[in-house]
Amino acid sequence: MTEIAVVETVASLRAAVAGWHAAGEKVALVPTMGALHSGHIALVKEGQKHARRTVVSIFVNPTQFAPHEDFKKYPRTFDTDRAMLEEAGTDAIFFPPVEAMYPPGYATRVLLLGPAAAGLEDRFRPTHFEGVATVCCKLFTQSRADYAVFGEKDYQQLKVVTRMADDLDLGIEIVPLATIREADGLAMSSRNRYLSIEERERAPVLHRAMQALATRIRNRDDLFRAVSEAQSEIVSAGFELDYLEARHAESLAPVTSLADGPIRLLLAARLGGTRLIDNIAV
Ligand SMILES: Nc1ncnc2c1ncn2[C@@H]1O[C@H](COP(=O)(O)OP(=O)(O)OP(=O)(O)O)[C@@H](O)[C@H]1O
Ligand SMILES: CC(C)(CO)[C@@H](O)C(=O)[O-]
Ligand code: BAL
Repeated sequence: MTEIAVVETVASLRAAVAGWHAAGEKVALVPTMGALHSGHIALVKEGQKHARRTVVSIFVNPTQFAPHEDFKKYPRTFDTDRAMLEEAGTDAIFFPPVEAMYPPGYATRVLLLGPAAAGLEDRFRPTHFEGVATVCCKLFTQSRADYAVFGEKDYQQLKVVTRMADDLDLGIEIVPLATIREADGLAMSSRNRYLSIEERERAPVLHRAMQALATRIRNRDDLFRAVSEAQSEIVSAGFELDYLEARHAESLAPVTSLADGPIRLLLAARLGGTRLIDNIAV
């Protein structure tokens, strides 16, 4: 196994990618915040289907966290991450310090409309997508990668980043990957490690409730009633529900029936101190 390259500066990232491009090789970027799990490795494997070379960025991006959120306590597990990526055959890790991404005097943000203002995550994390889009725009232009792979687990984020890459002609193709789940249905997530044993046992309720709701909608139950009963079920199971909504799978606009087009169910719920998000297609 060849030792994976760890690059910390934009100049060395660009030099690596330029070398691959000069050799006629395509490059896929997998943006992450580290604390990797099998979902992230699946993104790498998807990248490898599209491109000869893959780069994984590990950067806990401060601009997407609100002051009260978990930026400081977000798990940082670089040595384990590096071993997992080496095993997966990733070519390089981009691991910039905060000052390399946001040097003194940094003053630019990406302003978003459309999917970023759908009234889902943005209602509870009003500055979140501005931070995500800003860092992703930087990562795309820094790396000059041909592809960037994103998980459907963060469905609204996927739509926001796809829209941005298109709107700003960033010359990168956004590749989506379906959510990777634990055997009991819980969507894999770095934040799952915050759950206590008892909370971890309860967490799959979310996926089960969404699956049952999707079945009811497919069977043409009244959508409004089915959604509100699923919401009540989740709250009765001890979650604080930020939202559970049926939306148009592409535009993220609210829907009132199956006739409104392909439907995606999206939710965010808190269990103890942990905020979980998930979504499924109907
Ligand atoms: N279970 C999963 N299946 C597919 N993709 C995933 C999964 N979990 C995360 N990803 C994707 O990995 C990329 C990096 O996400 P991130 O590093 O925030 O991991 P995370 O597990 O989502 O962490 P967090 O718990 O902070 O939300 C994103 O594109 C995200 O959608
Ligand atoms: C895309 C991302 C790496 C940007 O910081 C982050 O939002 C994430 O991990 O999903
Ligand atoms: N996976 C999304 C990153 C965040 O919650 O900040």
